[in-house]
Amino acid sequence: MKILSATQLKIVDALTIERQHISSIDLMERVAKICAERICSQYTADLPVVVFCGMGNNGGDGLAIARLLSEQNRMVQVIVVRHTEHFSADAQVNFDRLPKSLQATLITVRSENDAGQLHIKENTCVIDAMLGTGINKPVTGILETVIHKINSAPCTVISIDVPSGLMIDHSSGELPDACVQADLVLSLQLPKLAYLFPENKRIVPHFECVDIGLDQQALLEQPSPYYFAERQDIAALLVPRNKFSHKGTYGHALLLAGSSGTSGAAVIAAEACLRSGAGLLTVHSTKQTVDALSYRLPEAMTQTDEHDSFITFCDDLSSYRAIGFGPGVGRASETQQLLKSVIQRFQGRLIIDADGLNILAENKTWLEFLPKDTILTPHPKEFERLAGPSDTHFDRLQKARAFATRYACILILKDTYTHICMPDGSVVFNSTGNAGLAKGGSGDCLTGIILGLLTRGYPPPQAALTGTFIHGYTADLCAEMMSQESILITDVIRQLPCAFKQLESTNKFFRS
Ligand SMILES: NC(=O)C1=CN([C@@H]2O[C@H](COP(=O)(O)OP(=O)(O)OC[C@H]3O[C@@H](n4cnc5c(N)ncnc54)[C@H](O)[C@@H]3O)[C@@H](O)[C@H]2O)[C@@H](O)CC1
Ligand SMILES: [K+]
Repeated sequence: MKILSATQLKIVDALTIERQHISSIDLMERVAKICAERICSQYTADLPVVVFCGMGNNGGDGLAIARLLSEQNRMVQVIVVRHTEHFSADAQVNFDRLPKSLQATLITVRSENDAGQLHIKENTCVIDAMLGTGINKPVTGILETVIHKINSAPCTVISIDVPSGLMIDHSSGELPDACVQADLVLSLQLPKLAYLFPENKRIVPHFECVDIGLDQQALLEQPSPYYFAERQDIAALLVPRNKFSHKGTYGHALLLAGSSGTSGAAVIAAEACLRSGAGLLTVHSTKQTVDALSYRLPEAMTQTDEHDSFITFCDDLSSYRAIGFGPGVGRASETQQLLKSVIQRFQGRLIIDADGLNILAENKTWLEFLPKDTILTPHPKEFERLAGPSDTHFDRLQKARAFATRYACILILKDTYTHICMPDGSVVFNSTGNAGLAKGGSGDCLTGIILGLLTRGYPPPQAALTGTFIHGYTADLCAEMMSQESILITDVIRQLPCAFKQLESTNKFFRS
């Protein structure tokens, strides 16, 4: 799905109203109904709910949610924070629709004094509907005081659409002074760009997109470089194996990996590759790695390098559909020359990771000669070595986009929401994965999966998207069964067949 700006969301909102022949107040009612259902499903009826409402349409959502929750016999208290003189038209309608019981207990915050006297009880669910996408400046005054009250109260907070106080279209790299720290954000229809940056994890630890039925055509019409990959997007990219096929159909991969003491990186990448569809795999490595592989992974073919400690030379590349270079290779000058020769000679699909990226960082002129659509998979530190430091995560994202465009490569910048930057300037944020992956070997596994998909015949953009998604998805499956603390990357590889199977089950081409 796309990620749109606040201005674009307003346009889509208006087009939805026009094309679905509904009034704005009916759209607000739809939003409120969906949010109220989600809140009811999350919390039992004995938990008191306090709804903080602003004066704009976000506040209008809150007022309608309060009414719907009280119709479900929930204990509801409404607090209106009068940060402007008048309600928006739809918020006014929903204010007037409040049942008498809610009007009787309504609290209005008009002054700092009112805000200071607020008391939020323990074990309450706070619904934050003060400011949404309409925020136009940093929050001050009574809103700021109320926000600090909410943040210091021992309660659970659900923000409607946006944590009040957060600007959604970019990130300054610092938390705003006054911003609600939500436990959960119910983001209307689409995620917001700011939710994907690490500096905002305290205010948006979790978000869920709630489908409010905005006009699909209007969403398509809005241009955006930013996308968020979800399960159905990736499942649709999967291609079944052909009944009339043989191992040659699915290509031959070459993995250039391993050096003295890092055989494991090669073994991990090799196994992940073979579990991701490649017909054949040859691993070119040191004798120690080749010995480990023949014991651990008999399905892989091997070539032993002349040198005992690192890889130096690989003869004929013509029979390979895809090459993976990097896991555990080290940075010996002969290994550097091997990468140079691969870049110069190889016409197929190429993925470069780990020390391969560090070698590129030391030889930046080689970047100009990367085969088109080469996939690079840096973590933030490796990216910094390649492209220099960035002040904020937003700056880093823009740098990564420019890098992918300049070198016509696909840059997978690994992070919580890994950014997959395409040569055309677009970025897909990955939605899977967990902190159990923050361990050595994780990147080798990703490289192996993507190498397998490239070899199998997926075009590089699809291999990058699918590989990144399934890597995180498999770790999420593992995290359902075991603690994130204990997950080993070999556990993830072992679950790859189940992960592929689950994704295939939602693709119609696998069901016949
Ligand atoms: N786009 C959509 O799909 C839909 C959006 N709806 C809701 O509408 C919201 C957007 O509504 P609005 O555009 O009315 O905007 P908001 O409700 O976010 O707030 C706008 C009001 O706050 C004031 N304001 C802005 N920044 C302020 C600040 N820092 N301090 C004090 N006051 C400030 C503005 O002057 C204006 O009066 C969304 O977040 C969502 O909750 C839904 O009701 C309907 C569907
Ligand atoms: K809000």
